[in-house]
Amino acid sequence: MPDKWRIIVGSDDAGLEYKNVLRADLEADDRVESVIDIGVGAEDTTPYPHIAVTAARMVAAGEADRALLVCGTGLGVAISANKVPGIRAVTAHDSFSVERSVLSNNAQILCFGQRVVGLELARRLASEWLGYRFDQNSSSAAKVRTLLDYELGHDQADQAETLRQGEELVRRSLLVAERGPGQDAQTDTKE
Ligand SMILES: O=C[C@H](O)[C@H](O)COP(=O)(O)O
Repeated sequence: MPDKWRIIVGSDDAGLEYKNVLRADLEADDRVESVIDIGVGAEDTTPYPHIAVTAARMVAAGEADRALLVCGTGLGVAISANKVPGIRAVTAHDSFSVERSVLSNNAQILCFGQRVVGLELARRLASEWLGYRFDQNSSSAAKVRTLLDYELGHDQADQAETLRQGEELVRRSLLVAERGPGQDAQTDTKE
């Protein structure tokens, strides 16, 4: 767990103003080690998925601890960032959701909508966000691990085993139907 945060900021043109203000706030914050601005800059109309996926890949690769992304609604950047394996990105415009995004969900990426939330509230939420750290010993940790299991496809192995057991039951029931009750279907495999 880092003492100080390494943070990426990014936005599309619809979030540029907030991104620049938030970047300056983060750079001035003692809890922040470094801020990387991945754009957009002025006159840049790069679509939000490129910015969000770039940021998410950098976080997933360990090049930063967190990312703060801004678009018009905060939705597009979150949807995009969540395409990157291992990333949990949320849109949150209230204090409790920002807190729980870290303490419940261990989300590494927070997204704001410049057309949705006031600038001063966004600044306050970003500051609060820096104060939260996920507790791996909390009751929420197992739920986040379950989320990761789904992402890794572990549930597919469970489904395969369930299907195998179901097929075995059907096979036995067919043998019982064929031979009549009282016959041990297991003996069929030994014959
Ligand atoms: O989620 C998308 C963002 O709000 C983006 O900034 C604006 O996208 P749009 O131009 O497709 O509405």
